[in-house]
Amino acid sequence: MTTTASSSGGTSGADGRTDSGSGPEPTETLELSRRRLLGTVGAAGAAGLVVGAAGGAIGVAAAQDDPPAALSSLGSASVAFRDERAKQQAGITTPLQARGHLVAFDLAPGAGRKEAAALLRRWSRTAEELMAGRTPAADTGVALDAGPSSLTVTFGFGRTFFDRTGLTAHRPVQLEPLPDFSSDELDAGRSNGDLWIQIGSDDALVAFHALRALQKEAGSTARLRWQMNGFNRTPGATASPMTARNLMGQVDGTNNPKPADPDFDERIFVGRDAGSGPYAWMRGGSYAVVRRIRMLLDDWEKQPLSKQEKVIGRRKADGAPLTGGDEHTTMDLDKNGPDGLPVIPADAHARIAAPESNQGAAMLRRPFSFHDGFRDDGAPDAGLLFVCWQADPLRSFIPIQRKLDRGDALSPFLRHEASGLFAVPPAAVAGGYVGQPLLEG
Ligand SMILES: C=CC1=C(C)c2cc3[nH]c(cc4nc(cc5[nH]c(cc1n2)c(C)c5CCC(=O)O)C(CCC(=O)O)=C4C)c(C)c3C=C
Ligand SMILES: [Fe+2]
Repeated sequence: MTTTASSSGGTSGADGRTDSGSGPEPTETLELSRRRLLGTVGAAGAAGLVVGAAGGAIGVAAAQDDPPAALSSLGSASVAFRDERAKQQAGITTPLQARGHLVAFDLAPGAGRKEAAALLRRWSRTAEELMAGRTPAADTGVALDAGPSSLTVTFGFGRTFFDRTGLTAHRPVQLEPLPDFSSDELDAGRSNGDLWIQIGSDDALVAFHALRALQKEAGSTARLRWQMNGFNRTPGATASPMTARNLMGQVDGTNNPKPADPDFDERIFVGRDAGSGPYAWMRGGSYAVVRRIRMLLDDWEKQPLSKQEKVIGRRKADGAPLTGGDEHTTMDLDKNGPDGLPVIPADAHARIAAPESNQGAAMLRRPFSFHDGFRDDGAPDAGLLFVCWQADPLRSFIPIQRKLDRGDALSPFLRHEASGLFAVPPAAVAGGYVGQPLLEG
């Protein structure tokens, strides 16, 4: 039997973390034996698999002599390196993957624009091959048996890249260093960098394989500066697709901008503002802010549920606002309780960060959780690799983080330990590489 499935994100359609909307989406054609379909229908359901009329009849034991099983829907899903419908690189509006690596490189002494261009060409070619599920020659074999597993590889440039390549005149003002925030405890060695790569996949071996291939290709041109490893829930682990939870147990991502919103592109991607001058290379790109945020879980977990919910302004069980309704009901920021106080407290995280409280400013949050073992005091070294995407960090991340820094009830339970800001150019054109208009312009 042949079943065509379009896993358009495994989508709940409403949270922006499980629904890619207009962005590059995994598409797949599955050759499923009856036995395989029986074995994968749970995961396939989560991936939005549409089984035709014949599917209803499948419930009987499969024949023993079926051909070898095809890949599951999870492994066979692939994301296009460039997508005709979207200008942006994959990995921004792509549904969250189960595994992520964030890595930064610095150009080696002596490496300049020419070497950087050659590296981006190598990296782009490899990323395209791997995302399509093809294995390069002389490969390590780590991902040999797996499909592309929704692999995405996304490339960005840090502030220092431009001086090292003689391209300072093309550096947008958006890459000015982020201001200091009072709650920062940043480790410079794990912050910033000339080049940044975000790797995501629903399979840990596929993700590692891509990381290793790209690191080897850096050769003598660039050296690894820092690496962070993260994870999210595996697609299919919940009965139906739903917004992710973070390690505090909260439903996190509910009020993300949605690709279907009329102002989504304007908020998340660089548009006409880039002009036709020195920054035109960023048109269709986006800015990524990366923060390693450790959660003080020992303290957090001691708080009663009612306090935890007031800190965010939403119910822990289902993410609904404290003013009522379900997860996707709009927060009523004006509603007072019988005590005359706002039901969603003045210092609630969601209130302070909401576009309504920030002249409409918004960002697309697409984080990974992390757990790097335990600290000397026994506390988990765990939290959120917060990654947010926006057309302009000067109008989104910076003012919102300033406000959170001043009065967010969540802040006492967080430590910002590393930070990065990267310009992520649009996708490569066919036959080209990411950043080519900058490096060859
Ligand atoms: C500067 C930006 C933000 C940082 C840093 C940040 C850290 C952070 N957030 C949570 C948990 C939640 N955040 C939620 C909403 C939310 N957070 C931000 C921004 C930052 N968060 C925004 C813009 C919003 C949306 C607000 C709105 O429009 O309602 C929520 C509520 C559910 C949701 O909408 O996602 C949770 C939960 C953690 C744990 C954290 C650092 C570790
Ligand atoms: Fe938040």
